[in-house]
Amino acid sequence: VLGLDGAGKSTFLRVLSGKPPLEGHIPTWGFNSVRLPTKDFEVDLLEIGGSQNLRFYWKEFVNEVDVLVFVVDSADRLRLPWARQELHKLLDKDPDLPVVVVANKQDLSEAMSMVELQRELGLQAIDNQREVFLLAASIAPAGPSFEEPGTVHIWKLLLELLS
Ligand SMILES: Nc1nc2c(ncn2[C@@H]2O[C@H](COP(=O)(O)OP(=O)(O)OP(=O)(O)O)[C@@H](O)[C@H]2O)c(=O)[nH]1
Ligand SMILES: [Mg+2]
Repeated sequence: VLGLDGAGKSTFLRVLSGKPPLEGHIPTWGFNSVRLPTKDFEVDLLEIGGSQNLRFYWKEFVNEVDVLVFVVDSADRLRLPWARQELHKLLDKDPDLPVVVVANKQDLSEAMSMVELQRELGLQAIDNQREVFLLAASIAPAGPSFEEPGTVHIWKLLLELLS
């Protein structure tokens, strides 16, 4: 589980583990992992922090995993080019790795649309033998009654890819 700092990686792992999301952003200084049992197998999720000095380590892990989950803050327009660059560096490392791009924070009014994100992240230009998914999500919506696909949808997709 990779993506720029503040995108929502730790929040994703917390929510999947049944813990409430934290209020603010507490950066992960290293890595953070959870093991989640399913009916047939166990899923190990590994987050590596997204701060600049940790991004160097991301590429060391892409060849070791079954799926890349790349979380993007949909409202962080300014840093989207960085997210795109980092994502494509990872894609270059492994041409076959399935990728789930999570367009998080869709609850925010300034969030970019899925069409914009697909274009700005350069997802339409990706080689066609690779499985690439772009999912709209609000892992921890700020408003109380917001109904956007959340963690459960991402989890279902991951299980299907891993089965
Ligand atoms: N509005 C909104 N905020 C969210 C959503 N998901 C997460 N957040 C907030 O965004 C911040 C993300 O924090 P983290 O999950 O710690 O981010 P991270 O990707 O693990 O960051 P690093 O560990 O620094 O790489 C937190 O303040 C969350 O409450 C969402 O769907 N909507
Ligand atoms: Mg984190």
